[in-house]
Parts: sequence; C-alpha cells; structure tokens
Amino acid sequence: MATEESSLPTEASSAASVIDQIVDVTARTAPDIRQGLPTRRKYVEGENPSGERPMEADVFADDLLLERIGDIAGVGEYASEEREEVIGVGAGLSVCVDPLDGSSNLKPNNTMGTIVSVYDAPLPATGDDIVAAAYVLYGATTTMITARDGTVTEYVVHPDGTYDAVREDLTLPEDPTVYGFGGRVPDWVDSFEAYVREIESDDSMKLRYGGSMIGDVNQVLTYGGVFGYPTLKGTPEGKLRVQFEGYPVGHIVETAGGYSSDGEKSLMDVEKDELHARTPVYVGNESLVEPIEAHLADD
Ligand SMILES: O=P(O)(O)OC[C@H]1O[C@](O)(COP(=O)(O)O)[C@@H](O)[C@@H]1O
Ligand SMILES: [Mg+2]
Ligand SMILES: [Mg+2]
Repeated sequence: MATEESSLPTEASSAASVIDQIVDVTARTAPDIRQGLPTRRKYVEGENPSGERPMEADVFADDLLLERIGDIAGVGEYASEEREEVIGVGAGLSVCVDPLDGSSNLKPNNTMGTIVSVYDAPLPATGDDIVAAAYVLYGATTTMITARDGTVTEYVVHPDGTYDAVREDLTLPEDPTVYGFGGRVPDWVDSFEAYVREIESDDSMKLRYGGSMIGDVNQVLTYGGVFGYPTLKGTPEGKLRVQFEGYPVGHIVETAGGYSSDGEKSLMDVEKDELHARTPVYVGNESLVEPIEAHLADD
C-alpha cells in the first residue's frame, strides 16, 4: 500500500521522485473529487477554452488539483483543459490535467475520470517530452492507471486516498473484444465508416461505448480492443485535446504494448503549437488501430 506523504521536500527533487509525488497527490485527491461530485452537477456560466460549458464539478476538480499539484516542489507549470493559460507554479516538470473527463456523464451518473500527464518541457509540450501519465476512473470503484518507468500499473484507490496495485506490467490482451467510437455517425468520413462496418462484422467484437474517453479507454486496456474519437466531416481535428487527452492516453496505451494514432501517425508524433489544440484519437491493439490509418489513407 502506498502511503507516501506528499509534503513538500525543501531541496530539489529528482524527476522520478517528483513524478511519484504527482501520482500520489492525484490518488489522494481522487476521493475528495469523488465526494465533491454529488453537489456539483450544474453547469457554470461561460465557456472553457474549448468553447464548452463546464460543470461546477470540472471547476472544483481543477481548483483542487492546481492547489495540490502546484504545491509539489519540482513542478514548474500547471495547465488544465479548464484554463486558458499555463500557470507557473515553480521550477521543474510541467503537468497537464483534464480535471474531469466525461463530465457530461455526471447527470446520468456514468463513469468519469481525471487525466494527468507530466512533461519534461515547458507547455505546450510534444509527445516526445512526456515522462509519465496517469488517470483516475470514478466507476463503481475508484481505480488509477499509471504509465511510468516504461510500465503500466492499475491501482484501487481507497476512500482515504491510499492505493494498492492490483495489476502490474499491464499489457493489452492479445484477443481484443471491445470497440467504441465517438462523434455522430452521419459526421464520420466514409473511409472511417467503412472501417467501423468491418469491425462490426467481426463476430468476436462487441460495442462498448460510454461517452467518457477514459472509461472507454479503460475497457480497451482491460479487454483489448479499440477506442476512437475520429476526424469528422466539418471538424477534421475531432474533439479531444492533444495535451490533455491525446498524449496521456497515447502514452499509456503504447506503454501497455498497444498503438495510438491520429489517423496517420502515432499520437506521440503529433505536434501542435497551441495548448488547447485538438486531434483525432484512435487507441488500442495495434491490429485494430493500424487498419484505421490504412482506411483513412484511401480518402
Ligand atoms: O459527448 P460526445 O460529443 O460524444 O463526446 C464524448 C467525448 O467527449 C469527452 O467527454 C471530452 O472530454 P471532457 O468531458 O473532458 O470535455 C470525452 O471524454 C468523450 O470521449
Ligand atoms: Mg476530457
Ligand atoms: Mg474535462
């Protein structure tokens, strides 16, 4: 059981120790975020940088994570899906946060998550700069997935914020069974629709789509399969954000032996100058993601 205190070291910390503290703070904040959800199910006024209306819970989780992650010695920058600008909090690693992924699932009481990615460069960073990523999943239980030191681990997070590893050296199952794709079907480009029809006709595959990327990705990590929020007619970059969603899930899935793509290349090779830039996201078993690139190349 990990119970490491995240109290602040006064001396410069090694990157590995800072990453451990970021993971620890993320886990120990998860029960507080979870407890804060029932009373924060309303939308707030205004829009976030992606032009979406946040819920009170998005803002609450973001404030809590900024306060706690920003307090870790060795963290230099904090950026969140809910904030226009990067916040300077010290010197050291950069942290990007999607405080609540899938917050539209709050009202119907479905799964949501918190996504954290750590970069060894100022923001906006590139996929090459990522040094660790983690997500918390607020499902029937609270779990956390981390990718650090080249290995993926799943933890159960207890109500007091301590956590136990339940799956170590996690890799994608070799016989995938689940798929889920976002966006309105009429907005899919023809080549992507053709790919999906092939997946649907494979009788070993079944549809699992919940509307929270991190919940859907977690099904893929558990059962093997493919998740995508694709390029759409009219919005070729899709919906998901590179820094806050694309890089962390790409890093986690690739560390688990899978593949991630923007439709042409690995998500980790996507380069965008803008902090809130979007990208199509396809992740899962290589045998299922590579054919997406082949289909889209036909367009
Ligand atoms: O509601 P839509 O358009 O199907 O979009 C679902 C997608 O949007 C997201 O909710 C976007 O993330 P946020 O909730 O963090 O904005 C993803 O989790 C999910 O895959
Ligand atoms: Mg999100
Ligand atoms: Mg979000």
